[in-house]
Amino acid sequence: MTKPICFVTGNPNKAREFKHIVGDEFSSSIVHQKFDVPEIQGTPSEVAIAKASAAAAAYGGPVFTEDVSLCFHSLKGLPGPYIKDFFTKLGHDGLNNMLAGFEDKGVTAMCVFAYCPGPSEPVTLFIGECEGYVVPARGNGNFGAFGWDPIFEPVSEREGEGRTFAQMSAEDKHAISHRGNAVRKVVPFIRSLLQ
Ligand SMILES: O=c1[nH]c(=O)c2ncn([C@@H]3O[C@H](COP(=O)(O)OP(=O)(O)OP(=O)(O)O)[C@@H](O)[C@H]3O)c2[nH]1
Ligand SMILES: [Mg+2]
Repeated sequence: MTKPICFVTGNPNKAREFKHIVGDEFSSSIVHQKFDVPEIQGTPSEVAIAKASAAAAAYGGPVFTEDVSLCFHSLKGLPGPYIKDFFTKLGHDGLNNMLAGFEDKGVTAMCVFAYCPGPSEPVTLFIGECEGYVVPARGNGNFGAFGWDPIFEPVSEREGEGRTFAQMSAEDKHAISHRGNAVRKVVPFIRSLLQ
């Protein structure tokens, strides 16, 4: 019997937000599992393809993986896919300080869902983005915010309330976020796989 589709991630916040955006539609057809798969250096797409391939090999069946990049415009897209290490070591203040010498605080949050049907199979990507600015941390994550949410102010908020992701309700974040935009692309594809 073929294995069920597995969303491979070690980050419970990703799985939680996915479920919040999609609802219960796939709760009985997608399983979640954590595998420690290597994350290579490269562009966000190259990193995503390598991670999904490694995850499919480890699981021995169809997988989704999700990779998030935070691309600082003044730094030619860095830290990009390496944001996890930068955030872990530097924190909110350190990420702000990286841009201290630059006027342009613009940043693109990118979410890449990668689907790999099995070991040695080709990978399909679904990419969602959200434009914003790096700002001093605001918001305490009442709504389940995590990571760099407190220092990401979406461009659309500049003319509005000026909230960071961490100051928005989950619904408001997901309506415009990198993850929301990627999930909305991947959902019809998952439906077609399950037919
Ligand atoms: O404020 C945030 N709002 C978000 O919406 C968001 N999504 C991811 N992240 C963080 O960005 C890095 C990506 O690294 P990443 O893609 O390799 O994820 P990960 O290693 O945590 O999980 P996974 O690779 O096992 O799936 C990690 O530090 C994540 O915590 C976010 N931070
Ligand atoms: Mg990771």
